[in-house]
Amino acid sequence: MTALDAHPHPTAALWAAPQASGPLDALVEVPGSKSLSNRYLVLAALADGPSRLRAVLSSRDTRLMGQALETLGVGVETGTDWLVSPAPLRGHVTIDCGLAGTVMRFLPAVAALADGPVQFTGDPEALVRPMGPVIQALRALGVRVDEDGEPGHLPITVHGRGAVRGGHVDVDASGSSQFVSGLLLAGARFDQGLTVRHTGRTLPSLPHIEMTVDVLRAAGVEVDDSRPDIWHVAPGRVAGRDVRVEPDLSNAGAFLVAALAVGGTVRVPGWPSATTQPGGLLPGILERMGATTRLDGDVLSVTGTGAVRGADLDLKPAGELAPTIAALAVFGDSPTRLRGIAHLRGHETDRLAALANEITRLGGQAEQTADGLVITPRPLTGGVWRTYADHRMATAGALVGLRVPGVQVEDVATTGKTLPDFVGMWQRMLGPADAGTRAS
Ligand SMILES: O=C(O)C1=C[C@@H](OP(=O)(O)O)[C@@H](O)[C@H](O)C1
Ligand SMILES: C=C(OP(=O)(O)O)C(=O)O
Repeated sequence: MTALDAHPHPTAALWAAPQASGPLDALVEVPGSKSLSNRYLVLAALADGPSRLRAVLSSRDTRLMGQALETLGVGVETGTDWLVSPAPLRGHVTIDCGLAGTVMRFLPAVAALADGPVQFTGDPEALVRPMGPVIQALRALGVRVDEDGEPGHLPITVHGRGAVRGGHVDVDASGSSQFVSGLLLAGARFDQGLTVRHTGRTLPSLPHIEMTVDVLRAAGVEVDDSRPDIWHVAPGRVAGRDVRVEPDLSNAGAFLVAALAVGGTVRVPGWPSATTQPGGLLPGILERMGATTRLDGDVLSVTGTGAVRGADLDLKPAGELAPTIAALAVFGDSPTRLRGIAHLRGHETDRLAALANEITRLGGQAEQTADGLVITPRPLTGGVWRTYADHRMATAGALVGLRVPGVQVEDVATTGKTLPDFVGMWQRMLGPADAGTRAS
């Protein structure tokens, strides 16, 4: 793998978001989950034998994770399957996190096991994402961490010493569930294991912590999550695995929502019957907003009429769905309130501000609240939809463009963070009838 593989290809180019010419009828195959891919990669690197990871997402975030692990000395062979060969973790290296929360929050605890300093850096937008709780937790565990820039943010240097004692640590994870997940993933390799207690007032994205617990257990690690806000990982071996990654249900969201926005049916194969992905909540959310959904075997179908119902939704467990749901809400028959997502201000961009800005600029009405957004449907007009280096802002713009003529999405290439073929998939979903409307 070369550094270029994970490098973004940003462009100020505008993409003319295609309008749908009629009801949809599409089968959309969605690549692997970012969150599962990057968890499996981390655990494979910490395992006591090689792993074969099938259907890994190949996108900027997963390539950055693969490269980071390679930089630490782990063997990572990408291809149809990704093969990971653990090795002693080496320090005196620098890791580029790009804009990937999973890389910047999952790897510092791993780096503490390396044999020297590991510097973490990232995109300019990454340097404002919160890192304080990761830094404080590692320090509380006896690991030296230097803040090389603004306190509480990248760049940081973790001084690995080959081993971490472990024990108990308190973390305020109200800003991101990834603070907890990152500690738990490495915890089995600490001498005493690790107990993490969340001390904040609210905890977003609990399904993502459950995902962490799930993948740890599947790798043979003993985890006790029987008490609220406390997780204990016993010290022990992490098993190498042969595992298949589920499709990314959050990425599927934009396509499923399209059926509701313009009418028709979108089907996604490979939908798991049970999952820890927050995208598993999509069928219920979309039904509340007017869809009918059904699961035939592993094919999820979402059917809409083009009529969208406004809804009051607590998205705390599934904040990464918010941009997609906000884009749908602009077409509602009544206002939509999205709650429980104050932490979105620390995502790829301040998503509450970004969504409110862009909806408002196209003539819509969207107000930020303390912990979310209220979107009041109004007729929209075309214009530039800015994306702020945020892949989900780009897909939200594409959704708005399905019904609003003249929407131009800035830097659609930012979708490469988790879905490099987004534009091709979107055009295939719309079918050949819409191909002519799509000059860029
Ligand atoms: O652990 C993970 O894989 C993720 C956790 C969530 O982060 P937050 O808790 O910061 O929202 C989610 O939004 C992100 O896309 C992926
Ligand atoms: C918040 C997200 O990403 P990250 O993993 O970078 O936090 C996201 O993909 O919506």
